[in-house]
Amino acid sequence: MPDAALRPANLLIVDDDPLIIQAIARALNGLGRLRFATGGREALALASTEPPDLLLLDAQMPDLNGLEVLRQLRERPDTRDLQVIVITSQSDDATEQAALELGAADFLGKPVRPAVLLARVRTQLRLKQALDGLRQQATLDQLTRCANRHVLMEAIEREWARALRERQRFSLLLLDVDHFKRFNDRYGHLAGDQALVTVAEVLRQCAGRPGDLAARYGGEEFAVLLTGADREGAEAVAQCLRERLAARALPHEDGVNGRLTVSIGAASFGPDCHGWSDQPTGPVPGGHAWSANLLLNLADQALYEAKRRGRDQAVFVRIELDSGTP
Ligand SMILES: Nc1nc2c(ncn2[C@@H]2O[C@H](COP(=O)(O)OP(=O)(O)OP(=O)(O)O)[C@@H](O)[C@H]2O)c(=O)[nH]1
Repeated sequence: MPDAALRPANLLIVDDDPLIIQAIARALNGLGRLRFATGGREALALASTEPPDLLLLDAQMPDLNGLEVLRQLRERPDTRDLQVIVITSQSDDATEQAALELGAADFLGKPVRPAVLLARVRTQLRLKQALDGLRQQATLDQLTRCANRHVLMEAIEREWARALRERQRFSLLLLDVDHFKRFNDRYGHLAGDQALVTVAEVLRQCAGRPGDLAARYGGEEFAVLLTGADREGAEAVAQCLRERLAARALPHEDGVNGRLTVSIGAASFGPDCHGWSDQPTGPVPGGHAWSANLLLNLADQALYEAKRRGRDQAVFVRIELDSGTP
């Protein structure tokens, strides 16, 4: 019987016996998209290319047994939290305990009883759906559906460390809607909310590459994190943002040029940066700790400078990696 509350799911069924795969697939028919693997290595590859909502994993397989597959999945960031049901003909306590300790959500003995399997799979899919909802709430800004500040701060720390380790480029843009208080005062708070949604849409259009992150930093302020992007990359994204927002032509009679605009401050760094350019506030004082927070502060200073210069523009700073710290 179809479960109305259950969204179509993506399931991966792994067993070295094609007949068992067929039996499981028949039992789960109608739950969504089913993919199959007949070995442990193939299962790992499929799971990391496109993590399923639920993995049904045979414990005994010749190339790589199910528990080893599970252990390796737990070590990889993209598959660490996968929901897994282990299915085995060896339903002894030790195997069951090992599977559960590796974070298996459930454990089923063979032969598989279709109705029981279906009931247990549905339970796991319901849990996964609820978890996805909670994750979204914890990471997305409710109004704009951009990443929230918490996700942004974690990403900045992570990318900062990675950029230092791998000598990668990395840029951060901060955006602030111009004269937004006046916008709210003239058009009302709901129109203000809608304007923020529009800015967020434009942000996602211009920063849509893998590794880009568009986030609401707070109030009428947004941030864009661009991994692998130098100052030229940051300039291209800033230009895209300003042009696309201009194309939306949101009226703002008390704003700059009669329409809604943003000011942008950007900080970029990477091994090929040689000193500052267009620096708004002078060099970083000696002894100041270089950190992800400093990068944020620099972008903020650049933003302040963009405001000071008349708004509706972008100001860029670069950080040199090769002299002193970092
Ligand atoms: N509608 C709406 N307004 C918000 C939201 N968050 C913050 N604001 C408003 O954004 C305005 C920000 O005002 P200010 O910080 O004075 O800045 P500004 O008017 O944009 O001026 P400049 O930044 O100097 O160009 C305040 O009036 C806030 O109430 C929101 O979620 N929705």
